[in-house]
Amino acid sequence: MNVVEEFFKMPMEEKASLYSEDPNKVCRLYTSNINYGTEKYHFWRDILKHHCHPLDDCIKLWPQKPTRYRDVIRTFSVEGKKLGLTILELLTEGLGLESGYFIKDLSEAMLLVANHYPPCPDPSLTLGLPKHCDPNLITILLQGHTFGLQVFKDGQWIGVQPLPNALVVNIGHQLRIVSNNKLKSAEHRAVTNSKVARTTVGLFISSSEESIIEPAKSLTNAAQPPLYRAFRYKEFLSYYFSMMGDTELALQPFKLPFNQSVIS
Ligand SMILES: O=C(O)CCC(=O)C(=O)O
Ligand SMILES: [Fe+2]
Repeated sequence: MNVVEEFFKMPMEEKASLYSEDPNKVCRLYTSNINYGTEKYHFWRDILKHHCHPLDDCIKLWPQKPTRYRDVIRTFSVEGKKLGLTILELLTEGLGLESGYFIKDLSEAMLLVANHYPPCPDPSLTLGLPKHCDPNLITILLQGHTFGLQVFKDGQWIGVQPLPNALVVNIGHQLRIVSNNKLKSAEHRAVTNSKVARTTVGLFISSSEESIIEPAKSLTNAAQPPLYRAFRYKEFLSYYFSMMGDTELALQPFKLPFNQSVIS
């Protein structure tokens, strides 16, 4: 975490070469206020985002400063992936799927997203991140030591207490779909504060964009029909980003009408 805080603290000139508004760049730094003039709520977040797979190719494009960034984040991403796969294997067992179901194709890719929320003079006018569910399988989040993450449960926003050295694990839409709604993706958001900057780092484990996502066959039958059609993950991602913040709308085109799911 320290190395990511150090990254955001570096003077602008040191980071400028990474700045890009092209979402297809493998490693980029950008900010949330690109649509400042038109957006309904203002967001208060700088983002460093980069792929972690395949590691040997991606790492060459990661930040070169702070000088230990690549070493520290390589270890973090390798260990984070191992933890993610262990959790997925436990979920596999809990769901009654065959061992290794999520290992390989469905969890092949990983993205690192570092969020930096500077102190905000009036937090009542901004959000760090809007309400959303993560689109991927699971997310391992290091939320640091400052309050800001909230989860929507029983009709209200609940603060997730930052615990020293603890990681937050979020179920994303991909896991909801593959488990045919047995596991629910968690709705969450980040709020700002006026006193201190907050930095968080998430590892987003997902399938590759070309992979086909669908409810696991062994979890569906005539009594429990598939609730979603099969689709390529990249098709879902482009729709998801256009619907950011609306969980049910983001899933809508991928849901099967009840009758159709019984027949198929
Ligand atoms: O910064 C946080 O606490 C939440 C980050 C998050 O939800 C995300 O990057 O998807
Ligand atoms: Fe998230």
